Formats: sequence, structure tokens, C-alpha cells
Amino acid sequence: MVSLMVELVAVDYTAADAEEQFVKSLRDTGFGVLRNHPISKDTVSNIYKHWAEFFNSDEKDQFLFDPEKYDGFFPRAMAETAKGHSVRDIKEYFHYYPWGRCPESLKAEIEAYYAETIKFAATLLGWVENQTPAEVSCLFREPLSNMINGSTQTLLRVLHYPPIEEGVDPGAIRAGAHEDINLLTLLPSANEPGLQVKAQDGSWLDVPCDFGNLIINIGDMLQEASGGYFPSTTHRVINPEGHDSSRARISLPLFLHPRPDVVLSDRHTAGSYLQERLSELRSSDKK
Ligand SMILES: O=C(O)CCC(=O)C(=O)O
Ligand SMILES: [Fe+2]
Repeated sequence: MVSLMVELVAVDYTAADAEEQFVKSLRDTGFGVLRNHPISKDTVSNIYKHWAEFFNSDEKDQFLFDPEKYDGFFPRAMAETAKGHSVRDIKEYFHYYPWGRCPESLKAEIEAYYAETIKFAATLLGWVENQTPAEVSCLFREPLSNMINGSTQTLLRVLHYPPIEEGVDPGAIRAGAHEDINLLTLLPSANEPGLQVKAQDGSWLDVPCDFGNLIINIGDMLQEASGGYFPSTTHRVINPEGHDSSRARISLPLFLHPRPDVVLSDRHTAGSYLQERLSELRSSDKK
């Protein structure tokens, strides 16, 4: 069967036409993959290593998430259930915000990564803005890169997918099919494969996962702000099989969130949109 989705190809960040190619990929697939970008591979691999140690220690239990502010450690038994799914994802994770809780020994490294990646994200938002046709960009109530200025909501999530154990619920998956709520997500390739994106014909496509790639995907807020021009695309993380099922997976999505007062559309500010989506997620969690 012919896939309707253009294949996902990594764009060289240093190429002369990188901006155009990258935004075209976002527009066509909801995803863009960059290579030769300025986010340091060594930093990412150190973060993976140090946080794998944290997830494999008991220290994590001292950082149980704050139920109001949602920073801190989310154990497996409390991990989210993707919208429309009935079984929890097989994962545990830590929500890092500069104002939130964080183990002292990991703080400097993650804080520096957070600041550096947000700065880079502003460049990418500028690219998106430059490549948006005037009839769509007139919908943006302020420049896209401005929307994240001074935001305290941007979330860095450190995800740990443990090895798949015998007897795991057959309906359970590392990350059930979902869309991200935010503006854009910046995700360095994980240490293991598994990320897939849904094509328009319903088939699942592997996202190129060479270590060092930076994967960027559109979230619902950019879809909302662009009147649907930029599609927020469904993605998931599948379970490894056979030998690989004994391998844990670590990933590090940065979810860019505008300031809550940013107007996304006639219907929504970023604040009202986030509250609506979080309350949906939290009420499905109480099932
Ligand atoms: O682990 C990954 O590669 C993706 C995670 C993801 O999609 C999410 O947490 O929203
Ligand atoms: Fe996601």
C-alpha cells in the first residue's frame, strides 16, 4: 500500500535550505528530524546515564510528584493513561521545571540543558513563523517565539521505560498513541528505538532514531494557533520484542508551553487550553 505520508527524512541543520525543508516536514507529517544541530550529544548521553542511575535507585521515592504543581517523580503505578486508552503506559518519569524539585546531584546538568534547549527552540519557532504563509501567520496573536518568553510552564520530562517483564498486560504499551498538548516538542533520539508516528493512511512509521538526531513534533497548541495548518500528529512508543525486551529506554522530551495568558485562538488561551486537557487526562486517570 502506498503511504500518504512523505517519508520522514532527517534535515541537516547546517544546510542552506534547512529552514524550508524542516518546516515542510513539520507541515507534511507533524514531525521534523534534525541532524547536525547545536544540542550537545555528550550532554544528552550524560543525562541519560545519570538519570538511568536515579531511576534504578530508591532515591526516586523521595521525589514523589506534587499533586498540584505536577513536578517530581511519577512512579509506574501512577503513570498516565493515554487519552482513549484503558491501560496505563509502561513507564515512569520525572517532571523537571527550574522552579520544581530535583535531586541536587542532577540539577546543574539538567538546568543547563533546559536553558540551552529552550533557546534553540526559540530559533525553531522563528523558522516556523518565517515559513508560514501570511494568511495563516495573521492568526498568530504574537510572534511564536514570543509566546514562550517568560513561560514557567515549559516541561522537561525524563522518561524511563523499564525492561518488559514476563506477564505484562498484553494491552499495555510503553507510550500509548497520543498527541502532545503543547506548542512544539523537542526530543533527542532515545537510547533505544520504538517511537512511531501515525501516517494519514493509519499505518505506523518509525521515526529515524540515530543517536544525535533531534526530533521535533507539533503539539495541539500550535495546531490550534494555526487554525489547523500545522497538524499535531499522533505518535506512540512500542514495546521491544525478543532479546531487546530486557533493555530499558530513556528519553527526554521538552514540551514547550506558552505563558498562560497567550491567546491561541478565539476559543482558547494557553492557560484555559492546558487546564481543559489536563483535567481530561486526570479524570481518565481516576477510572
Ligand atoms: O519516549 C519517547 O520517545 C516519546 C515520548 C512521548 O511521546 C511523550 O512523552 O509525550
Ligand atoms: Fe508525545
